[in-house]
Amino acid sequence: MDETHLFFISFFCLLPLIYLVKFLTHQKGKNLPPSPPSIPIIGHLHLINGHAHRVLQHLSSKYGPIMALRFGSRPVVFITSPSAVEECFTKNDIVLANRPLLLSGEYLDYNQSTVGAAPYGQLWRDLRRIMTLELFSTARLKSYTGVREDEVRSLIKNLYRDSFQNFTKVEMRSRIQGLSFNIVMKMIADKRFYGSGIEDLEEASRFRDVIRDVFEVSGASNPGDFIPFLKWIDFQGFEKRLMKLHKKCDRFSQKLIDDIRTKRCGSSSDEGNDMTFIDAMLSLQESEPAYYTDDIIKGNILTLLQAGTDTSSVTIEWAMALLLNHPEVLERARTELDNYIGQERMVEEADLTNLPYIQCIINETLRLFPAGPLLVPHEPSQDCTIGGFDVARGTMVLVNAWAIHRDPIVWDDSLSFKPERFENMANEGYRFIPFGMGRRQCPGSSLANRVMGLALASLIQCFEWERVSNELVRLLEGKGLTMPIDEPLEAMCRVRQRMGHILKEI
Ligand code: HEM
Repeated sequence: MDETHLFFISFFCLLPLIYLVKFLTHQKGKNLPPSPPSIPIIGHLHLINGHAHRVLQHLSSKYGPIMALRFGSRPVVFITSPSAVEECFTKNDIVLANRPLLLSGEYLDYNQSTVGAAPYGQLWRDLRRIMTLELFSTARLKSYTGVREDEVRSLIKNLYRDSFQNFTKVEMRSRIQGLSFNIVMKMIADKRFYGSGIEDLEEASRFRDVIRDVFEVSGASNPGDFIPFLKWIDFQGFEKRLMKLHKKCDRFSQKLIDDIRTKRCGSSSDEGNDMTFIDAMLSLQESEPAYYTDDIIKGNILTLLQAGTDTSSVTIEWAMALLLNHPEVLERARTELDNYIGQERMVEEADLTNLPYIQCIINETLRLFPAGPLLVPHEPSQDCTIGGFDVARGTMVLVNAWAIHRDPIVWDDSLSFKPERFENMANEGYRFIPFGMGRRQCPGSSLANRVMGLALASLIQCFEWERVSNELVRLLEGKGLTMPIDEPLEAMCRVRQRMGHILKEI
C-alpha cells in the first residue's frame, strides 16, 4: 500500500473521530439526556436491529422518555412522553421547526426546497401558506368533494363487480392505494392513474413505476446520512440511485407541469373548481418567476405524493384489518350508518359529522398504528432544553408517537382496540399525535380524515366483511416510508343485500 492510500484511509477513519471529539467537547459540562453505552464511529446504530419505533420504545423504558443516542456522528434525541412532546411543540416549537438535512433532501426535495424538508424560514412559510389556501382550506376541500366521492364510488363499484353474489376473497391494498393516489393526483394535476377510465395508459404506467421507486428509495435508510465517510464513498450506491430517481421524477413532473401550462394558454382565468395545485403554482410563477421556479413546483408535487397518499391508504388498510378482527366494532359502525342514512342512498362526505363512531375507529387505528410512528425528524436551529436536558443545535429530534400511543401509563388498556375510548373526548392533548404537533404538524389532516372517513364508511355500509380464515389477521408492521401491514390485506367480501339495488346503479 503506498503512502497516498495510507493517508486517505487514515483520513477517512479519523474524520468521524474528529467529529465525535468536537461534539463531545461542545457537550462538556452540559446536562445531557441519559444514553446507553455506544461504540466508536457507529455510536448506537447497531442497536437499531428491528423496527426502530419498537427498539426505541424498549430503550426508553430503560433510559427514560428523553433519551440521547448517537447515529454515527449525528446526535439524536428521542422523545417518548406527552409532557416532553408538549415542551417540544410549545416552548421550543420555533427552535424545533427545522428539518435535518439528509441526502434524499438534496435529490427528492430539490435541495430542501419543499414544504416538508425546507428549513423554517420564508420559503417554508410561503409554501405552507399556498398549500393551506389552495389545497387544505375549507373552501378548497369542499370544491374537491366530488373528486373524493367519485373515487370512493369507483372503489365500491370495483368491489361490487368482484363480489356481488357470494363471499369472494379480495385483495385490499392495491384498491385502497389506487383510491388515495387518484384523489391526491386529481388535486395536483387533474389526472388519475389507477383503476378504470384512465386516459393515457402509458403515462399511468410510468407514474406507477416512478412512485414505486420513490417509496422504495425514500423508505430505505441511508447509512451515509450518519457516517460521513460512507457518504463520500457512496456506500451501497445510494446516491447514484437517488440521482437516477431524481431524473426520472423530474421528467415525469415536468410533463405534468407542461401539460397544465399548455391548457392554461387556452384559458383566461384561474377561477373555478378544477384549479389544481400546479395551476396555483404556475399562477404565482407568472408574477414571481425567479422564486416559484419549475424545480420548486416539481419538488412539492413529489412531497405531496409522498406525504399524502400512502399515509391515508395504510391507515384505511389497518382499520379494515382491525375491523376484521373485531366484528363487534364493525357491527356497531354499521348500525350507526344504517340508523343515520337508511337504506335508500350511499353515505356521502357531508354525513361524516353525524357518524362519530367512524371517526373513533379512525382515531383508534391511528393511535395503535400511526402511519408515521416517529413523525418526521426535527432539528433545533439553536441550543435548547427539553425536560431540563440540554439539546444541542443540529441534533436530530424524533418523537416516538407509536410508543406514546401505546404507553399503559398514558392510556387505559393501551394495547386493546377500543374506538369508544375516543367518544366524548374533547381534546386528546399531547398523548395522541398521529399528525404531529406545532408549526410543522401535518397540513393534510382534514383531507386525510375526509378520505379515510368516507372510504371506511362506504366499505362498511355496502359490504359484509369476514376474515379469510378463522385465524385473526396478523397485525404485524412491515417496512416502508409509512408503516404498512406486513402482508397486503385480504378479506372475504359480499355485497349487503339491502344495498344491492343502490350499488347496481352506480
Ligand atoms: C393518515 C394520514 C396522514 C398522517 C398520519 C400524516 C402524518 C404526518 C406527520 C406525522 C407529519 C410530520 C409532523 C411533524 O413534523 O412532526 C406530516 C407532515 C406533512 N404531511 Fe401529513 N399525514 C397524513 C396525510 C397527509 C395528506 C393527505 C397530505 C397532503 C395531501 C399530507 C401532507 C403533509 C405535508 C406536506 C407535511 C409536511 C409539513 C411540514 O413539514 O411543514 N399529509 N404528516
